[in-house]
Amino acid sequence: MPDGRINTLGSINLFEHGIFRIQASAPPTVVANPVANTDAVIEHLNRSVADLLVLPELGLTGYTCGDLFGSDALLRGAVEGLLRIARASEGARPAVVIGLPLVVNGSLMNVAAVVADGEIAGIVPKTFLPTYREFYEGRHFRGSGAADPETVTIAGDEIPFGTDLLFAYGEAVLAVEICEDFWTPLPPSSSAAVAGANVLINLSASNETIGKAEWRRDLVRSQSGRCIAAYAYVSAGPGESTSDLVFGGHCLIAENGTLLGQSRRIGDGLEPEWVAETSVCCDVDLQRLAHDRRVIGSFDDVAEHLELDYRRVDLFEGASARPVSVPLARYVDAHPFVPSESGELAARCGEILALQTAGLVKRLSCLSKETALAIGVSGGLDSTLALLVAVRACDAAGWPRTSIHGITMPGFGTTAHTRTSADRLIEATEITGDCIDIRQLCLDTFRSLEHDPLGIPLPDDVTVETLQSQLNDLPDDAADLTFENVQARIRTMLLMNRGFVLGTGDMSEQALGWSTYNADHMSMYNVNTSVPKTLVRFLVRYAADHFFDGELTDLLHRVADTPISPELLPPSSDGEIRQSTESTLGAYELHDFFLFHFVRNGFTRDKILFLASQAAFDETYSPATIEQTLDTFIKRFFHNQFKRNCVPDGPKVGSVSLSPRGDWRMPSDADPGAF
Ligand SMILES: Nc1ncnc2c1ncn2[C@@H]1O[C@H](COP(=O)(O)OP(=O)(O)OC[C@H]2O[C@@H]([n+]3cccc(C(=O)O)c3)[C@H](O)[C@@H]2O)[C@@H](O)[C@H]1O
Ligand SMILES: Nc1ncnc2c1ncn2[C@@H]1O[C@H](COP(=O)(O)OP(=O)(O)OP(=O)(O)O)[C@@H](O)[C@H]1O
Ligand SMILES: NC(=O)CC[C@H](N)C(=O)O
Repeated sequence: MPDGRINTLGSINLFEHGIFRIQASAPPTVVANPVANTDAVIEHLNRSVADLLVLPELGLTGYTCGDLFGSDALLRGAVEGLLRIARASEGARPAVVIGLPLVVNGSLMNVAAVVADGEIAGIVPKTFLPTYREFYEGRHFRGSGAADPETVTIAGDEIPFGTDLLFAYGEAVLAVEICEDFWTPLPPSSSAAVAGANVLINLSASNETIGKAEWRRDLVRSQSGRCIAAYAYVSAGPGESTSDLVFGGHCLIAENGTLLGQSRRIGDGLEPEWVAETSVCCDVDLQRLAHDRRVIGSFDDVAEHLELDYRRVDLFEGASARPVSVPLARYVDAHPFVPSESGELAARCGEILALQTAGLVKRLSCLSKETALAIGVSGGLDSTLALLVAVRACDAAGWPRTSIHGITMPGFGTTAHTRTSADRLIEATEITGDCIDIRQLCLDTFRSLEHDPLGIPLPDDVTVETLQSQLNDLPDDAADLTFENVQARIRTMLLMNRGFVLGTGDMSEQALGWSTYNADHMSMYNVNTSVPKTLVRFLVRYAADHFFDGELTDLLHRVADTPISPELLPPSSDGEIRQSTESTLGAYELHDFFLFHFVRNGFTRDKILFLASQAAFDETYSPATIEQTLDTFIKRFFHNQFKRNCVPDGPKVGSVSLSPRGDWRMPSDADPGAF
């Protein structure tokens, strides 16, 4: 959990939001003492607030009992321990999965027992026994095989038995495998996932050696991603025998390729005397998994290539009605597009800039070297980013930077601040610069259209200067769409007649339709097309620090600090930006949050509001503001698909993209009412 934030909840039924809480724990082990190990499990069970408690492989006896596994006393003790845990689980919150040795049809097997609400719900045997190097399980155990019974009898009860068991618990479908199973090329959890399991469980006893923790972490992450599932892994702890090996108690929980949490472990600097037990508890989001499984069609296609003959066992009838009143054990990132960790942010910015640049370099290869690359340089963030990408692309493609024609086009709303930035940017990047004051063209257009801009009549004696001074005296809330659109369209007309136009509009603007149709909405290639607004200033800062130096670096930092505004309405009388985009639309940090969860995860309005209530935004927003801004997002997102349906080519840089040719095909006339 980055920066240690845990958001507190009132009494909320997390199940309703698809949240399923998993605790993976390695309690202290007493080798060959099932009574002590059972006591430790029951103690964990009693204080767990999770829906699922996962404990280590052979945890009731210890993994390292060696030839003591031949002893009746040990084996009976393990079964008695299991029955005691089943009794203790009656009325308790979590389902428990614990490992033990069990005699099945006269052979000893290494199994996991699933226990819930007073019952042993099922027993899953280990499929692949490691018998190499430090492992010699083949000496004591038999692996699961075709002749296994469908049930085993424990204390007179017939318990479902087999590797074909799935355990249904609310929206969660659990499947269990045991340690070595997932270190093989074909882990049983893969086919269980295709058969419907979304919570994959691994009971393990995995000793620590140099580099193994990283390998283990990679496997857990990648198996969760490959299976579009949650993966909960727990390894035996340092209480295991150290005759030959040391066990670190590594517990990990991953979801769809992302590690949600991991425990400390011996070997990461944790001293043995500090280790009573290791544990990690995370909330996984089953709705997010369900969305990805629906979207990624190849997931279901695999089913055609497998024999999926699984049996389902129901745990906790009526589990979906179990509310909890505890902190959410899951970090909700307020800025899903902007990593909070500085190294990760830098890596992401570097990667995105490389993709944008490579996209444009390829496009340049189709053009004559005499082509002018026209870009409207406003001094704002988006056009600066596009300009920097163009400069990098020309440098990479061997085009002179003078091929880039950076044109400033001051209008009625342009402030001195952005204008100065624009002029200095053009100079410092050594591109071809030009400045066209668009105000006379706009005035002529208003007259041709017989349009009074912001209600100001235009008799023949009105000049650009007199109009500008009247505009400057307008109240702050003055609005006129035609006045804004005319300026944007004239700028685009001037650019289009100049050469190959580089687009500047970003993905968040496209989501909200915050552009003038067939004006800044259009270009020949848009390098910013899938860059979210909240990331733009970080990309500019990264480029400033890594690719440029001297005055340009300082200047780029100045641009990165500029407020976001289209500058189409006149500045206030003191020359400051009057029209802040965010005061009209709502904060971009909220819109980018909504965009991520709406498009990437397909979440409902309620789920997005719930997640927003858990996120630590930079600004403080009331619940009413968040709700209103979400309504604005949804309404604008639907109403502006017609603009997205004809956007220029441009590179996809992340999993969220709105290209109508690739990622997001939606009717332009869909109704937002149900969303
Ligand atoms: N447009 C954008 N601009 C900047 N950042 C963007 C972004 N879209 C997502 N991001 C960010 O990127 C990060 C990772 O996004 P997230 O949605 O969690 O991505 P995730 O599901 O973790 O996948 C990471 C990458 O691997 C790819 N993948 C994953 C799994 C399976 C397959 C497959 O082909 O089978 C491919 C996936 O397409 C994506 O490009 C997040 O922080 C997200 O906010
Ligand atoms: N004064 C200007 N001079 C030149 N081009 C401009 C000017 N104002 C706007 N543009 C062009 O129109 C695009 C869209 O402008 P707008 O101000 O609506 O949006 P923006 O997304 O805030 O862009 P930016 O961050 O580049 O200002 C800009 O990126 C730029 O290419
Ligand atoms: N208990 C096991 O199955 C251990 C084998 C596994 N490959 C490991 O080293 O962690």
